Amino acid sequence: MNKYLLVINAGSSSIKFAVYRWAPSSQLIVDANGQIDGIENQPNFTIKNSYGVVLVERTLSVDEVHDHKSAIAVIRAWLEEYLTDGSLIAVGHRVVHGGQHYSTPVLIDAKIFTDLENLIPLAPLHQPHNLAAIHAFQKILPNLPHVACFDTAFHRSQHEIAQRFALPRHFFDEGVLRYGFHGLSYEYIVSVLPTLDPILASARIIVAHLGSGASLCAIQNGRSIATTMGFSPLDGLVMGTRCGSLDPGVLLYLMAHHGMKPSALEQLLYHESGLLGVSGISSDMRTLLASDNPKAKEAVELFVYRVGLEIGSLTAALGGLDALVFTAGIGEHSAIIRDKICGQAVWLGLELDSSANAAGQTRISTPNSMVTAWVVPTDENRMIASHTLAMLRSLDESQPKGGCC
Ligand SMILES: Nc1ncnc2c1ncn2[C@@H]1O[C@H](COP(=O)(O)OP(=O)(O)O)[C@@H](O)[C@H]1O
Ligand SMILES: CC(=O)OP(=O)(O)O
Ligand SMILES: [Mg+2]
Repeated sequence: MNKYLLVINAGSSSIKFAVYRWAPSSQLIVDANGQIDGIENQPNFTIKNSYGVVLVERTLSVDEVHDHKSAIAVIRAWLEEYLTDGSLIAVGHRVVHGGQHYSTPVLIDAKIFTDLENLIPLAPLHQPHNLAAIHAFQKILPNLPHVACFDTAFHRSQHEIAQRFALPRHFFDEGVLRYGFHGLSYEYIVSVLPTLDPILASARIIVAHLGSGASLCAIQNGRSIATTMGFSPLDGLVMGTRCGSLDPGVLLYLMAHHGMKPSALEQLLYHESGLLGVSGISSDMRTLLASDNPKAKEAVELFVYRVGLEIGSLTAALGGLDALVFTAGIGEHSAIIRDKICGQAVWLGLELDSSANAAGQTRISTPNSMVTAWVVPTDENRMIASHTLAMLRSLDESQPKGGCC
């Protein structure tokens, strides 16, 4: 009988999942990788096996999937049919916010679950979906270890100065600080870069994770030095529906002159801003790039402009730049956006190889470029799977011999 690990990555607009086969003598082998994306919009269910062969590809009706809960039910039904030659031994979950206390993966128990629930106000677009997935899968798989892997953990290595706001000190002590997100994605990219070029192991790198949520991370010697998201996943870049950096004076104005309460501000800043708010058309970069509407063009230009500014800011944090890496939905798939962003980084000595970029090659800078540019598909799931396996091993070491792993 095969042993499998299940990975669940519940994002703001999608639930990605993966099934990994594990044998003690071998690496984790991805068996199936799937997702339901376009939740609440136009849900689509796709699953591929390790050879890229499509196992499932279908548009889901609104009756079948209209929110994260119904999407989980569809995934569960598929798993029950699929896992006939073995069984699951653990479930690894992406959890966006680990707060101050969770800086490494943890085995989820009732106390930890409550602690993570208390962080919902800090990531209302993600944490509830992450926890709903944990709750649902713990219910159907109650005897398995469920491991939480945090987006915030990778950034805890930052210097305290990079984590501080210029607020009175007691707010920092209370947990009002820059946490940073997309850490599992950055951790994965860091693990891959030296295989592309050994120099990248110690280079000064900016990774641009550009998806529905978007952030940049300055990395040196494999460690996070600074990042554009802060206390919440609202800060930094323009995103699908999130505003990114905003002068706090705007919030004071909206409260004083529009009578906006916290719940109305949350709705505005998380759901109605970003590409959607500026274009008035869509939060999806594909739709905006295909549109001739000047507002769509302006939203795209603002997205690119702000990435350009933040590249400058993170380059200052690194004291220079050796490499720029694109990843996530937009970063991996949109040659036009990469072209525009690299155009903003010419002053740093980055010279784009346009044909390599258009062809979707891994290295997209010219041989003479002082700053190299790369496209590296992220794999948060694999990172979660390997953390989950490490947790199983540590549990096994703490058990009398003869345990399951
Ligand atoms: N070919 C493409 N061109 C431009 N944007 C794309 C393309 N493919 C995907 N995207 C963008 O990627 C986004 C999703 O990125 P992803 O990293 O999967 O998001 P998340 O994990 O945050 O849900 C979509 O909203 C879409 O805007
Ligand atoms: C933290 C975050 O923004 O995640 P996502 O990109 O999945 O929305
Ligand atoms: Mg994501």
